[in-house]
Amino acid sequence: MAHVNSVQENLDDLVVHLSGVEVRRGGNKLLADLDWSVELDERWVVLGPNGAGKTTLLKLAAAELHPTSGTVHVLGERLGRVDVFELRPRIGFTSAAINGRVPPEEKVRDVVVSAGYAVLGRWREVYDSLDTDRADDLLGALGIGHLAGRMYGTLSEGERKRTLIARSLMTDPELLLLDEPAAGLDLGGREDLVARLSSLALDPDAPAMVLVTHHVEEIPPGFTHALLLGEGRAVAAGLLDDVLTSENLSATFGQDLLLERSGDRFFARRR
Ligand SMILES: Nc1ncnc2c1ncn2[C@@H]1O[C@H](COP(=O)(O)OP(=O)(O)OP(=O)(O)O)[C@@H](O)[C@H]1O
Repeated sequence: MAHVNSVQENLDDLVVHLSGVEVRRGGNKLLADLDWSVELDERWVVLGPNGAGKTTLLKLAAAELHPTSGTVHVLGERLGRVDVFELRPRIGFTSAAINGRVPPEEKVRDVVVSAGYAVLGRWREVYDSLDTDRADDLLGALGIGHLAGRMYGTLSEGERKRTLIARSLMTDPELLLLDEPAAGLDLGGREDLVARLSSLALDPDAPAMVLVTHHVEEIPPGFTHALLLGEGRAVAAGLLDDVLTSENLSATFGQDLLLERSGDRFFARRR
């Protein structure tokens, strides 16, 4: 019994815990043999080639997908035994799929504030002023406070990404999941986003974070851990400084890659 209690206490400290996870679809193994844990104060980056299973992993952590086998705990709750509609408001999630679902005529402030009501699209009720104040604060913190009254469809890619990050923070989540937030941004937009995400990562009050990216250049300073995925399996996982090496990147991407570090940023190229 004491053993059972200690296992439960450990799970309570973990924001995400995967044990022996496999996800199969149409005969393909999207994820296999995956064990992975995220603790409260950790900020993880997930890297891997196209099709490695990164988005599938985020969907598990977002309680949007169940494993075919193995167990997934999110915020101490086991998927399959919890009402996901109660769990999801505790998780912030941004992805290209959410971007595509925002009506273009929606006001930027409403895109953010409606997260608190778990809806996308115009909400007929009047929002609580505390909520609209919080939405404005979040937009301000992401450097787009001046766009609160604009229609979402008129924003640039970078402004949309920042709007969706503000939306994902609206419910004060305990876990923040970011799927390729810098995709499609120009160099200035990427650098700006990396700096904003770095401030968030370094904020001790910010939620645990998992960031999926294709590029080591996009890893914001302050991120602490890395998971390298290849063909649905973990190639390496652990502290960023231990995991992010030329050898591990080369094994993950199947090419001879050279990883270089400049200050608190990373760069990679083929040798
Ligand atoms: N319903 C499905 N049936 C069969 N295969 C699927 C299904 N959904 C996803 N896959 C495959 O699973 C693999 C992992 O997909 P996933 O989107 O998780 O990869 P990813 O690492 O996020 O890729 P990318 O970097 O290209 O976004 C891909 O090869 C994809 O084609």
